[in-house]
This record gives sequence, C-alpha cells and structure tokens, in this order.
Amino acid sequence: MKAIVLTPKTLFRLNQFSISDEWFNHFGLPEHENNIKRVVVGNIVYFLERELESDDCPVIVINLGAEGVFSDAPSRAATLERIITTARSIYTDSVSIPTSWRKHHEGSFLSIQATPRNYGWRARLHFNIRPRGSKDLFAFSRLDDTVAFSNLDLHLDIYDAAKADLAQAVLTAHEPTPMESRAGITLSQRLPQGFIQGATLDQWYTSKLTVEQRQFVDKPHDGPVRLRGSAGTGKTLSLVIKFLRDAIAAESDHRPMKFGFLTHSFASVDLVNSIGESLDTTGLFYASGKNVKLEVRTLYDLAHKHLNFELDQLIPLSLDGREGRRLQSELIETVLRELANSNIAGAQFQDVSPDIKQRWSAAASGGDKRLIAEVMNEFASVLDAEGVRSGEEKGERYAKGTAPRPAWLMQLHTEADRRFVLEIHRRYRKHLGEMNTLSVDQMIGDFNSFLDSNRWDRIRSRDGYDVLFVDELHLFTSVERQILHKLIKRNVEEDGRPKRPAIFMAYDLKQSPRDTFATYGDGDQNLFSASTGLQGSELVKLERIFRYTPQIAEFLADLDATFPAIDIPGEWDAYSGKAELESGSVPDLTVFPDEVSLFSTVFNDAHKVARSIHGGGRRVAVLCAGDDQFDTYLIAASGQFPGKYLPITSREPSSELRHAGKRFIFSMPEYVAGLQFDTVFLIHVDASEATLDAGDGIRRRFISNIYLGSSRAEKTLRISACMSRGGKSDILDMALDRKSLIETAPPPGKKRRL
Ligand SMILES: Nc1ncnc2c1ncn2[C@@H]1O[C@H](COP(=O)(O)OP(=O)(O)OP(=O)(O)O)[C@@H](O)[C@H]1O
Repeated sequence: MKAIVLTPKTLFRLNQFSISDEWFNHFGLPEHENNIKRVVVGNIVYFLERELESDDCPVIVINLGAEGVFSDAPSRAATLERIITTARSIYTDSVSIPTSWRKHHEGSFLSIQATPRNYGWRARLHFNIRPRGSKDLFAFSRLDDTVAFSNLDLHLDIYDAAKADLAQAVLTAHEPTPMESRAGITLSQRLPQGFIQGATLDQWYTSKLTVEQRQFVDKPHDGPVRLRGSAGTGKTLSLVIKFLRDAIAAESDHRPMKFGFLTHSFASVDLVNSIGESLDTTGLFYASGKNVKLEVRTLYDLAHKHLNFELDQLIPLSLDGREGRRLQSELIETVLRELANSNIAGAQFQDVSPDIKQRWSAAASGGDKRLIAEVMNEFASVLDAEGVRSGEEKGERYAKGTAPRPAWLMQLHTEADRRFVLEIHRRYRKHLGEMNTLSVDQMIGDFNSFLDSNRWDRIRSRDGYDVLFVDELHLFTSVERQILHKLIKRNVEEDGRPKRPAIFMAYDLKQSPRDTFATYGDGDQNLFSASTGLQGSELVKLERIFRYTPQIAEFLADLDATFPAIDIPGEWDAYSGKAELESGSVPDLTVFPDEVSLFSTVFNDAHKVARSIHGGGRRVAVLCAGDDQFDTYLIAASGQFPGKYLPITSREPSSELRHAGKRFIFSMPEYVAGLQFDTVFLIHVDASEATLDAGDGIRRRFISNIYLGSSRAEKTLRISACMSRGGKSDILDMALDRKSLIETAPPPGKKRRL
C-alpha cells in the first residue's frame, strides 16, 4: 500500500476501536462497523463516511511508501495515536499538541516526536498542514533524526495520487473487508478507559442516570454547581452528559454559546472526548455547530495558548509526569547539598528546628528522602501555587508566619524553618531559570495575572466561555480555582448586577495525592474562598457506586476511617457509598519478604491475568505506591518482562491504552486517576511510606494514594507490601480487623535479581 486516506470523522472514529499491530498489514475494518466505508483504489486505502457524496471535504493522507510513517513496526500504533491527536488539534478545539511532543512549526510544516519516549525520542513525524494550498493534512514522513525542514523530501507525488483517486473512492460502494484482512481491529463495547458503550445519550438521560445525577444534569446555567461523590459514583459521566445535552439544546435553539470543559490532565481530556464521541449522534463533538462551540482542554493548554510560550521558546516543565517530578526531586536534592556544603548557609540556618536539621543532612547525604518529598509538596501546594517568593511581600508574610496555614501541611514551626524553605525555593527557581524552563505552577501564576489584565478584559467577551465544566477539581490548586470564574464571559442581569458564573465542577478531595486543595494565606480555609468567586455554590452529592463491587466498597470505607481529620469545613465527609455492582471476591493482601519476590510474583501474576482476561491486558493494572520502587521496577521490567506490560509514567498518554493488546498496565495511582480496570495489583503499601509518627500530611497523602489506586479496580483488588520496607502499612489494620481485606501467604519464591 502507498497511502491511507481518511476524513477527520473516520480518523477520530478509529479511537472507538481497539487496534493492534496486525491491523497495519491490511488496514481492515471490523465486521459490524456501519458508519465507515473502506475502499481500495490502486494502492491506496480510503476510509470515508458512508454518506459522503462529494470529494471537496478535507482529508488526512498518511504516507506508507518511502520514509513511510508506519515504518517502525513496534511503535506504529503509538504513532497512529499521535496522528489522531494532531488532526484533532487542527480540525477541532478539543485538544492541543502536548508540549512534551516537542512540536516544531514553520509555515505549513509541522513536526513532532514520532513516539512516546519509551520507544526512543529521536524519531520525528512530519506533517504538511496545507499541502498544495488545500485544507488537508498530509503525514508525509517519519525520520529517525531531526532534519531541517528545507531538506525534507515532501513526497507530494503520494499526496497527488491520493487526491486524484478520491472522487473515484467516493463513488465506489463499500466492499466488506475480506475475513483475512480484518485482523487487529475490533469494535469493543468497552472504551479503553472503562466506559461501556451502547446506550445513547437519551437512554442514559431517561433511564440510566440516578435521581441525583439527573438533578445535576438538569441544573440551569444561573450559578456555580458542585458535584461531589466518592470514586466511581459517575461524576465524570454526569459532567459529560450535561455538557453534551446542554450544547445540543443550545444548538437547536440557535443560541450562540461557547462551552468549555477543563480537566487536569491530557488523559482526562482523552476520556471526555471518547465518552462524548461515543454518546454524540449530532457530530457536535467532531466540529463546532452553527451556534455552539465546544472546547475540551487542560488548564495548561489554555494557559499556554494565551501566553504564547511557543513564541518565547520557553518550555514549561511538566511536574505531572514521573520524569518531571524526578528532575524536580534531583534539583531540590542538589540545593540541599549546596546549602549543607556552604559555610554561610550553615551559619544562616543554624537555628532551624532540630528535626528539619537532621532530615536536611540525611537528604543531603543521599539517605532519607522524606524532606525532599515534603518540600516538593510545599512548593506545589503553597509557594509556586500562590506565587510566594523570597524577598517579596508575600515571602515576608510567609516567613513571619502571619498568613494562616492549614495544620496538616508540612510542619514549619519557626521563622528560621520557613526562611530555610524559601531559600531552597529561591535556589531551585534559579536552577530552573538556567535550564530556560519554568514550572507549570509558575506558568499558571502568569496566566492568573494575564486574566487580570486589561488585554483579557478587552477580549473576554469574545474568548471567554458562557459555561464551564471542570472535572477533578480536587487536583486544582487554589490559584487554579481562582482562575475559573475569570474564564467566563462577563454577563449582567437585567438590573445591572453581574451574573453568577455558570461553572459545573466535580470533585472528591480524598483522591488528591498532593495537598493542592490547601488554601493558604486567606483567612478563609474554605475550598471556595471569596477569591474564587465561587462561594455559595449549590451542591449535588452522589452516593451510588457504579464502578466496583460491594467488597471493594467495604474495603474503601474501612480505609477511609483511617484518614486524619482535615480542617476544611463541610468538605471532609465520611465515605458513603452504596455499590450497585454484583458481589466479587474480598480484596487480599500479601506481604512478601523482599522487593525481588514481590516484583517477580506480581508481574508474573499480572501477565497471566492479562493474557486470559476478556478485553485484553488494558483491563489489568499494576499500580505502585512508592516513587523509588516505581523507578527501579521500570528498569527491571524492561529487561525481565519485555513486551508484556505498558508503562504509563505521566498523566498524558493514556490513549495508548487502546493498543495495549495483551500487555498489562504498569503505573502509579495518580497517573491513572479517572480510569478503571478489571483487576488492580496495588504494590508497596509499605509501613515505611508513612510511619505512625510521620505527621498528618504525609499520612493523608499516602492514604489518598492508596484510596485512589484501590478505587480503580472494578472486580479484583490485590494489595501487597514487603518486609524489607517495614511490612504492611498500619493504614490497612482496620480493614484487616474487619475482614474487608484478607491476608494470604506469599508463594514460595524463586530467586531472581532486580
Ligand atoms: N447511572 C449509572 N448507571 C450505570 N453505570 C454508571 C452510572 N453512572 C456511572 N456509571 C459508570 O460508573 C463508572 C464510573 O463513572 P465515572 O468514571 O464517571 O465516576 P467518577 O465519579 O468520575 O469516578 P472517579 O472519581 O474515580 O474518577 C463508569 O464506568 C460509568 O460508566
């Protein structure tokens, strides 16, 4: 084959299928696909809408000939995913290209990294976004190294051939794909993220939603509304249904409106798009309607777009992924070492509390890293989030301790302690500056200032949203929460008073593995303090659980009882949930003697389940609760279990899940937030992660992490810990006592090395 040609709609439709490696041999269609026709003309395969009647629509042409885009077999499914995202960023407003793909743009040429980093980072994928002045998109080459655009072979002969036969393809009737060419593509009922397709939007609304979900979906646009519920109560689904229903209603009433859907991660954008596309029969999700415009974005995308970072060549450092956080941890460690080695700093900070002094010297000598984790959390939740800087007014207030500070944050008792943290932060920012980069939190700070500027005031009525939907609000920092209402167009009531912003937000504070929801420096510790413009919002609570079995719900209820109390008035309810699913097995706990036996047993077990389970390996996840163990196992697994697992190391590339085949998922709880699996192996729920005397903050974050990871399981939850790291954590004691978690003996181990 020389090329494949798709319309934007058929290309996006590929997202609803599960595609594996064999598909790339014949490019077939599954048997029951009734919307797309597949036609082969000459050496070119066309995927077109069945109802398409003319050839003047935009198409995406993918070169399969010389320098072909799918020339590297192991990574081609991942490359297809990148082509879909690139096309989405061009033809819809639903995504933009993630910064980590290292996009380069000149005139009508665009290049991105061809594959995620685990396949290597050098190869580049090249697009022509207006070949021969058309509205088409041509993915014309994949090269193993970076080549200047002026030296590229444009392969326009392939594009011309594809276009020449397009009319012929439109006129040709659909030919069912022969049996032998159908391999590698299946139309699965379940989306990779767990959502079960089948019911239409109307069916969901009229007969499946619970009374509370429907109450939320029916809310008018006259003020902010919160949707709160434990994991798996259908928050995301209710938001998407409301988003779509309200948009369809506005479109049919000819009301011009701009709808925004904001999330915290690219993975959630992907989830929302997939559910939306599966429910939407009107096509609003694929392209804006005549009156209505839909945008699904991460907050960072939006900030990026408005702040024009591309022009400044500044690359924001994502601290959401494991890689970014490792770098941040290394920078902080370097700073702690610098400070330990400097006589001046030694004298300056001789008065820090003995406890911090001791942990400082442990961290500087590469031992106990807990101080680093605490400092990282302090940066993310307070200093970067609130724009507190040493030497500035906010910094002084921080140092003097005049601003109120939630009790569960890092314990900084004295002014010397706080000045010490400010100094680490100052030096850390200096290092970042030298790397010509800035952290995402710093970017958000700039975005917040931009939204207060006169410039935004001018364009707000054009670029702002009429209504905004926000998922996973618990991951938003207090500055991010302050941003939301500024994104809404300014509207006034008939009597001249400003209208309350129509913002619909879903959250579950207990799923936050960092203290981002802390409100610092504002007398009001409420989640929606006055500065957010969201006070007094209405609340809808969800209590029925649709993701997991009653046994898992019971375990989560016992885990919940171990959360330390948190001073956020009205937001820290006890876990309540009634599971709607059938019974399953009771979650179990295995304590292994050491890391080697834990790793090899769990990975072998996960591999076995992944091979046999209906729906493939993507239904099985091994989630690691410890940072360092995750890094170690990532390396060990690449040698010992090659091709058997799919690593997810940031909140970005979840769409790869579709192509997991028989590979199981290996990740950490925070990177799979929002997703669900049949079976979850949650590893390293170890005592050493959060000892009894570790302080409320550390314990709360650890329990949140375990709650987040456990609640991803639908049917089977298997927890493990290891003796060499202190044995099982005491946070499991209540569940063990109440028998909602059962301990089993580890299998006799064969020795392997890590
Ligand atoms: N009324 C319902 N009937 C049947 N299934 C439902 C209903 N509501 C939600 N679900 C299903 O429950 C699962 C969990 O839903 P969803 O992901 O929206 O929950 P969530 O509250 O956002 O969870 P989390 O906070 O863990 O991300 C999904 O598979 C969804 O399709």
